[in-house]
Amino acid sequence: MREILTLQIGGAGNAIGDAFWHLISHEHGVDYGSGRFDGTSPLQLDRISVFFNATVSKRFYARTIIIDTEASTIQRLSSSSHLYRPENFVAGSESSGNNYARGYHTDGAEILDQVLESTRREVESLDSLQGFQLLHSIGGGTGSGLTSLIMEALVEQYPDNLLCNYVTIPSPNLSQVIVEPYNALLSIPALVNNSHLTFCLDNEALFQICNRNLKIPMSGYEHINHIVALTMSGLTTCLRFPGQLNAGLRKIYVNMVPFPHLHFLIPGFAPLGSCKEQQFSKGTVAELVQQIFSSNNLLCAIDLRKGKLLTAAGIFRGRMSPREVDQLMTGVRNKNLNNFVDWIPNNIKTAICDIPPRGLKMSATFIGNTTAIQTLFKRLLDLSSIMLRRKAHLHWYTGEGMEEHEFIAAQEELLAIIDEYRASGRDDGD
Ligand SMILES: COc1ccc(-c2[nH]nc3c2-c2cc(OC)c(OC)c(OC)c2CC3)cc1
Repeated sequence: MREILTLQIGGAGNAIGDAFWHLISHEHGVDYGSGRFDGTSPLQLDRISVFFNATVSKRFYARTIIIDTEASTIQRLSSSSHLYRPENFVAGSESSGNNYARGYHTDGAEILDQVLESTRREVESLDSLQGFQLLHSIGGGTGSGLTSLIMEALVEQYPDNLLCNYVTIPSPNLSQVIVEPYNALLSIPALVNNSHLTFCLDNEALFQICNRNLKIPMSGYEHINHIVALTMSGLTTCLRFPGQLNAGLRKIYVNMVPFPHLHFLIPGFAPLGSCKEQQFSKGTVAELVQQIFSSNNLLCAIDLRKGKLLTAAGIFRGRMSPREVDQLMTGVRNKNLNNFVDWIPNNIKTAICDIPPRGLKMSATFIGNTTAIQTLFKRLLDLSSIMLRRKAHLHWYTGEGMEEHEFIAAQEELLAIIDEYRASGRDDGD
């Protein structure tokens, strides 16, 4: 079976990871606390080995390496569930202090060998590894710096395997640390050059969804992490359950990414409405299609109408008419041709799985590879430039051995990816 190994890195990466494992263990009939299978359908076991390992006592554990430079996260997870294998915990002795340089050069570097040793042990037990999924933020020091270091090592040691990143991106309106734009900026070169698929999870959009869509008065990270887990469950549906697509990470890469660097994907999910709105919802496929193409349901604060879709995918779950789904999705493309590039034919794909997510009769998950992603990159460029012009807070990085030219080089990479996406949005004859 084509297995995927997860590496969940840093505080945010482990919070997202725990929410993801909580959700999909239930979908696969695995008890989150004990790892025992108490499912009701053979479909839950059919492709369970893509993300889970089975023990000799027929229990299941999450195939994941739990990584943090500080021990608190590790201690919390290790006491919360038997889904996490003790040998797969890798903790440092000191936090990366919200500093990319400490994540990449000092505190993170100290645990890199342990991370790679745990990774190697898991990989050697597998039948046929298809790739890695890395869960992390780029606003903190561990998620940005240590993850960049790990990605370089994985690309070198496993050159034939895909790297799929789920990346939370800091928001200036919800910033916890003033240097988050520096950490995110410094993460760009590794994401551009070493990731094959980068799913962008923008805290700005996620908090807006909690407040605007879900009407949660005091939204917190537990709400955000649940939205991310729901979306990740949708994005991995075709990998985890049998269906008409012979699904693998490479297939989604080949079909969604027209050029190697243009792999920054915007997820969306529907329904994302308050309980009250859900009561009045018609619960139709047409409603789901309308919502997943609405910027209000995207997990990035961008406007699809301000760019062109290079490629798009929709994953529908629940009992519904495939014919209706295809007609509605094709209809969206035909009515909005100007929002799709004309040089990639058939650039929208639909998949259906009749197993709905927990608590919903139907759901839709969207993936957009859109030139509108430039908005996100420009936000990052502007926020880092404001400080860089004055060399503000650089000493926290130069004091750990970094140099100013590394920031300039990262900004040049950011400008280059913005230009690549801009050029890709031009239609033939533009
Ligand atoms: C934009 O045009 C296309 C996009 C994808 C594909 C494709 N081909 N083969 C597969 C897939 C594929 C499609 C998926 O969603 C529709 C998918 O779930 C994320 C998904 O699972 C990861 C897959 C993998 C299997 C075809 C055209």
